[in-house]
Amino acid sequence: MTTVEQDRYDRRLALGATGDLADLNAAGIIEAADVHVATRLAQLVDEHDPLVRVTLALVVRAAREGSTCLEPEHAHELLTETATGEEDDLSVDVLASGASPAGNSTGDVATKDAWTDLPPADEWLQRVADSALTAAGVLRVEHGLVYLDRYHREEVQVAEDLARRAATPAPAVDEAKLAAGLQRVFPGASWTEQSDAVRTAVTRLTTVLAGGPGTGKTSTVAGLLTLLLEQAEATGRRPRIALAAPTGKAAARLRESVIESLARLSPQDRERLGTDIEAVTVHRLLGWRPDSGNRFRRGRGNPLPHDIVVVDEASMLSLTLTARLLEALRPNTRLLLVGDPDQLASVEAGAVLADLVAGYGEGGSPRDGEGDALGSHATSGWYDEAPSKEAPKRGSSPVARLETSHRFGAEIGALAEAVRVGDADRALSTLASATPGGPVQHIHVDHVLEADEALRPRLLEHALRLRRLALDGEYAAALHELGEHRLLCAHRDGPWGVGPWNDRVERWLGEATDYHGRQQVGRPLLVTANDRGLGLFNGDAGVMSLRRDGRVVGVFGEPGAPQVHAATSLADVDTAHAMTIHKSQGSQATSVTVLLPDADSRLLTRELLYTAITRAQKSVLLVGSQEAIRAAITRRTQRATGLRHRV
Ligand SMILES: Nc1ncnc2c1ncn2[C@@H]1O[C@H](COP(=O)(O)OP(=O)(O)OP(=O)(O)O)[C@@H](O)[C@H]1O
Repeated sequence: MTTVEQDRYDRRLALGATGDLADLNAAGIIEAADVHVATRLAQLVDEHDPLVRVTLALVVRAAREGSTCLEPEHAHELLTETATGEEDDLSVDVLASGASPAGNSTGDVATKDAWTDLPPADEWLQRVADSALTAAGVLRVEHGLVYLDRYHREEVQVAEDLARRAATPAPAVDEAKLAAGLQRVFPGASWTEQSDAVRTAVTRLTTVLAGGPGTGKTSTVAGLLTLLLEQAEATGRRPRIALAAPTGKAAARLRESVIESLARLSPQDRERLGTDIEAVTVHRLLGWRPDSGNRFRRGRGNPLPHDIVVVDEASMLSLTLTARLLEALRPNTRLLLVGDPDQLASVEAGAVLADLVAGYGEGGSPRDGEGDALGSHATSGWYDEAPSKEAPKRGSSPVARLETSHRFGAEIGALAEAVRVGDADRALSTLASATPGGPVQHIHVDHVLEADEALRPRLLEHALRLRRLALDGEYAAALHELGEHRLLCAHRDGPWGVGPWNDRVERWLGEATDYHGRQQVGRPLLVTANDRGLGLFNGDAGVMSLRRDGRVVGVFGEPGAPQVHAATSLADVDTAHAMTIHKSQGSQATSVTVLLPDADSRLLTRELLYTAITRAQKSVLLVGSQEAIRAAITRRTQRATGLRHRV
């Protein structure tokens, strides 16, 4: 457990905090933001129970870390861990009794033994359910989980919208035409998975198309759209189709991949789909509103006009965005959610895709305890199990799984699969037996200085090539080079983080050339905030280049269609010799180098390593200790959500 150092300038410390919240803050369990929100809300509704105040702070913390709710068991674990940890200034025995000791207005006394006496989960939940914060609608207790009202409402809404859509019949299909179409678009045994997936999708309004990289998801999307367009020909009305993804980069990739997959279709099918294919971000599809980050122009009163909506990279959809998307669909609009449920979940709260795959795939609806306000404890509410790889057991499941990868060489595929299923021994032996210079490599290093030495030639060579092309104003070639290699880190800061590695590459460049850091030609860029004026989106990649007139410009987009902006107009861009694995989601590079932090890093999880490895198209190099690889594969993302139990 990391403790916030007693540095009064540490931004994680809430300086004005008192009582249990201050103690938990000092122990590094909650951050200043959690303290402020909990203190303010508790004051507003006159919440006196210290247990409930602490619960609120932990629920706020949980949401900040990506959970939509708090499991009492986890809260207990956190608090107990703190009590038995190295900190000895913690004080929450009042939590056990709910009493405020006389003479202490904040209700706190320092005896850490009391941590182990926290009330049993049922009692705890009951106290939260009976609290002023719950009466005021700030907290909600359901299914043995504690929610902030907003996430509870959104989970319920998503589940209800999905249930309503499941109960609405999809437009009838001409079976004979469909059968002939499937044979034409997906000929032979090798396309059976895709053909089955399309069969699942045509009979439903909502389909979840789940599969790892290169399993043919886009080919399935293209095939499905062609066949739906063919079906609609009899009506004389062409369906309106929207292609979208959570990020601009992912949307651009979706568009490109759909265009690529047209190549294998017959001329007639290609013509059906047309080539004027556009893909946009989900935010753009729903219509940005300047006054709100979470509300859009499209909604129940002003739904999207489309008949078919496809969202790729759906693992990056947060609960909130999913709620907004579902409410913006007309009742009979088809929705296809496409993605890899084993990747990292959204940055914001929720693990929607994994929840839908696990919830529908496990076939457990309604689950035990449904309808009971407190319910049985959702111990499986943790996103701590691999989403079921089995085909959905229920005939009614809208999940179609693609299993076979058609893109990766066998070695990257084998490594990714070993990581995905949590087999550390297999992953390490795949790495140990990898062909030297082949698509999968591991450099074992115990210290970052060893990595420095080992990686310098590889990273510098790429940076120099990029700089040469940028200096020559070869925009397309520079953007292409950008996609040739990516250095991925788990952390932003620290010895294995993006910051120091960006500095390193800059220093090496400085030693090798007349390059002088920022704003200089050849600097790879990562957009960090949406700029609708420039048409740049968070996560877009680019490179500083030299224009013919000698001005420095930022070049973004795809090699075939570079977007050029004056360097001075670029406000929110970071240097991207290295980037975080989180930021790399939704994009790929020909070869990828992954820096693994020390084994005890909390960020190092199976989902993180899997996401990093699957960014590589041709080769991946893991740099770090074997212990770090084993730790990553063993540690699961811990996200508490209730959606999988509601669908
Ligand atoms: N059943 C199949 N038989 C042969 N080749 C296939 C099959 N399915 C897909 N492919 C080929 O594999 C490659 C990857 O397919 P596709 O782009 O559809 O996968 P994907 O799952 O969308 O990949 P990603 O989302 O990771 O980019 C394409 O070249 C495609 O033509």
